[in-house]
Amino acid sequence: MSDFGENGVNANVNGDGGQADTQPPINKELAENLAALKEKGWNNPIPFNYEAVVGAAVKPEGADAGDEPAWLGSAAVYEWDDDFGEIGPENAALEEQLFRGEHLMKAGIHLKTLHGFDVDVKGVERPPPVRDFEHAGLHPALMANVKLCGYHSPTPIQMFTIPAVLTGHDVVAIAQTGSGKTAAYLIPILSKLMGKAKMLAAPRPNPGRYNPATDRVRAEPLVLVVCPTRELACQIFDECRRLCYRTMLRPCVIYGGAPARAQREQLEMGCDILIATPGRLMDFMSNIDRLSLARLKFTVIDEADEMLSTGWEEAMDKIFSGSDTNDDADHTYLMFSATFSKETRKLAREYMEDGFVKIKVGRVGSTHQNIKQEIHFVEESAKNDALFDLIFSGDPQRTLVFVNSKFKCDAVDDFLYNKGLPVTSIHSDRTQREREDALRSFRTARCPILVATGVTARGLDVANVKHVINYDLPSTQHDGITEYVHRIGRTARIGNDGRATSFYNDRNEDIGEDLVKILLESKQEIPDFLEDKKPADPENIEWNDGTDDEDNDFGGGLGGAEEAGGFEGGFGGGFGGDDSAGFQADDGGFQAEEGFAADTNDKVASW
Ligand SMILES: Nc1ncnc2c1ncn2[C@@H]1O[C@H](COP(=O)(O)OP(=O)(O)OP(=O)(O)O)[C@@H](O)[C@H]1O
Repeated sequence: MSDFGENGVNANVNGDGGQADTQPPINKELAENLAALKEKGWNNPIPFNYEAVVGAAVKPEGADAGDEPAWLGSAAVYEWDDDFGEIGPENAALEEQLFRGEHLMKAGIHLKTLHGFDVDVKGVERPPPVRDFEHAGLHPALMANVKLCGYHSPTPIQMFTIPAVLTGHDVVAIAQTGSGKTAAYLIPILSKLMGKAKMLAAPRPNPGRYNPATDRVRAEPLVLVVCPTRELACQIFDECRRLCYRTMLRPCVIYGGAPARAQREQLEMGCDILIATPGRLMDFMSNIDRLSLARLKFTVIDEADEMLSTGWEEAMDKIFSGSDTNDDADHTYLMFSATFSKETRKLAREYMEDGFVKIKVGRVGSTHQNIKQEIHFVEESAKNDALFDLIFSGDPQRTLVFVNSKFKCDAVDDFLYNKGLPVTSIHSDRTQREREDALRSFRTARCPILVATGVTARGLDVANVKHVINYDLPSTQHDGITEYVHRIGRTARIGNDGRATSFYNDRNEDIGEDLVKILLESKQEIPDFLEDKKPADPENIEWNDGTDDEDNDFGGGLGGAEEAGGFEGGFGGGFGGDDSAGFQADDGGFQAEEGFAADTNDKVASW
């Protein structure tokens, strides 16, 4: 899979902040490893092509092949020209980059299993779900882009979020990792803005004939999306580039570590959708001549539980009420995550309008059954060998290895590299260039093994990650089972299969009980050494973290929602859940809409 040098060793020129550009010294053991790895298929080279990578910029004409790769955030967006009318003409090169290629995620055969969870919707008003994109009332340009993305039907979180946003509600949405939450908020937001963009957007010179010497404008976005990590910001930007294709909506991304100047120049060309990490956003917000939030119609907080946790308070306050932020009632707020502790759910409520809608797919913090989870007992001193054996014993596949420290990250990367494996690594002490290169190498399978600290756990969406290995399990001091759920959620995304193997030893006692509960809930095997961690009644797990008892969290804000209650049962049964029955939604499941009509809340019925 990796790009091997002449003597069979991965040249590893990119994506490797910790290692030099040299090959490991060949000794007998390494030579044998390399031969064995080659035999297994690890040595099928995949050409490394930056242009083929989502996130790469279309290089200017005349640029050398050896030119520095662009920052993920400088990726090409559709260049609108005011002469275009409603929908712009196709751009074959951009379309190829945005919508085609091996590196793009494809929905897996278990997509229907996403429908196996109970969906719980609470709110004074609860718009009925959409059963397909065609009948969701989406703008034609957006609909065309959804098709180009290959999204044939909405996932449950999309079914419920799309109508809630289209009908103007604030939303708190919680659904499993890899279940399409990004599109769940982008699709309705962008659809609502398309067609109105000309009227709502700040005046700006014709973007198609932009002259930087004379035409710079202040950025006045209509949408702000904030998320905790740089890589996630770039990924949301990519999804936005796809969904804004052939429209005048112009997405931009700002994030730390990459040059602010290039980001400022992008904003000066006009910005309708701004995706940002909090630190860089604060920097830009401090200059109101450069960035104004007065036109904002939507603010989205992605990975909201992380953003509401300690350390981000100042940023969150500024985002919600600082600067010149539009504080009129026409500003909608949305929060999304796969996990949401009781404390952060309470905090979330303080930021939302009274009539907000809360959508929950499955238990908060639950995970999929199509991640095959295994726990191996491995002492600290035996972890390196166990890791190599585990990787070596399987087929060549994209593998993500999580460790708990930057030091360990470098060390494990070096260890695997010196064993002849095509590996790279990422952690927060690396420069942003190194982080982006590592991710590109992983995405393109130039380096199909990535060693990472938790910095990568949230949100990362890479196609074909088949195996997540917790070389270290997260400790309870560092988000414990919440981080575990995010980490293993890097595999088995959007209906694909995946495997998660964790090394456990006496040092991990603290997470043992939570781990067993998750294994039980997702019907995985419990190893003997964890038997004593089993809850008293495995059929009736008490989570003790508020995830199974949250009716009170949203208290007054949700008005009479609890009485209505039609959803929890309604959709759980309706969507079936196993492969054969899942999409009986058509005949059985959507009768739950009748459940809505029967709701005591009249307004719901009228939607
Ligand atoms: N309706 C759909 N059909 C097929 N694929 C989809 C659909 N919606 C989204 N996807 C794809 O599913 C993948 C996962 O989506 P996304 O990253 O938004 O998940 P998520 O729920 O935000 O996960 P996480 O909690 O880990 O951040 C993406 O590659 C996205 O392009």
